[in-house]
Amino acid sequence: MTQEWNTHGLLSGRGLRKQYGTQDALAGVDIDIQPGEAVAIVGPSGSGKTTLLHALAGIIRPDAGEIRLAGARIDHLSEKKRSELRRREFGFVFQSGLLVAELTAEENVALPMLLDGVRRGQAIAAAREWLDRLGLRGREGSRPGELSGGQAQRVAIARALTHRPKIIFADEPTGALDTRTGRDTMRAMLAAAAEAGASVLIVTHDHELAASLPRTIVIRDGRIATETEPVARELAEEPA
Ligand SMILES: Nc1ncnc2c1ncn2[C@@H]1O[C@H](COP(=O)(O)OP(=O)(O)OP(=O)(O)O)[C@@H](O)[C@H]1O
Repeated sequence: MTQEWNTHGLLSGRGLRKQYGTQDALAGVDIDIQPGEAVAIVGPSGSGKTTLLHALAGIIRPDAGEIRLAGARIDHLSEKKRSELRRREFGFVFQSGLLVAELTAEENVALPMLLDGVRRGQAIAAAREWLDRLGLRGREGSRPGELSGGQAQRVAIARALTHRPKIIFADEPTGALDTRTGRDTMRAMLAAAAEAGASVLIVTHDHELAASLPRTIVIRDGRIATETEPVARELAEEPA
């Protein structure tokens, strides 16, 4: 690992490009995510937010550019290796929780660990601990169909955190919830991620949610249009 990459944070993208046909979904993005930081990605529909999140998370491969996790290239790994990396190092929260309907809340949360060879007793104990932290004590045995939208999303958040990932990738995590439930759920997610020491990257259309995070990146036409970081925001908020 070179010193240069050490200074670029936990997850770094350089010169990221992705085309679909003649459409530039990503037109050259440089981005650095620091350990433990929470970052919002906002921008118009079709601007490339999801493509950026998917590229950084190793779900898709960029056509050009480099992605490094703790200094090591991950963009050119095989699909098998990237899938292993996603399971071990990353956590995912999507708009609808994508829970397995037949499994209980605790089984859903334990599933990634079970797939990774963790003993059932240990996986279930960890699942219960995170469900408890997310305010779901007593609902461990409920199936997704028996939970409210907000509760189901908390199960998905617990599932994304239980294996202690380095980064949580969340794509429109509150899109299916009413505003109040969405905000409460996000607060719970950010607190739990902070407790786990995980960075969080959230794609959202909710500008209030974005404004509540320390850093916001605005994407337009596949490029970073603006970035608001803590210092810049404090200055911007100072009365004239
Ligand atoms: N699998 C795909 N096949 C073809 N075109 C795609 C694909 N995925 C994305 N695109 C195109 O790439 C561009 C960026 O899409 P992306 O989903 O990243 O935007 P977004 O900012 O996340 O949009 P939204 O806010 O509507 O979810 C769009 O023009 C989209 O139509």
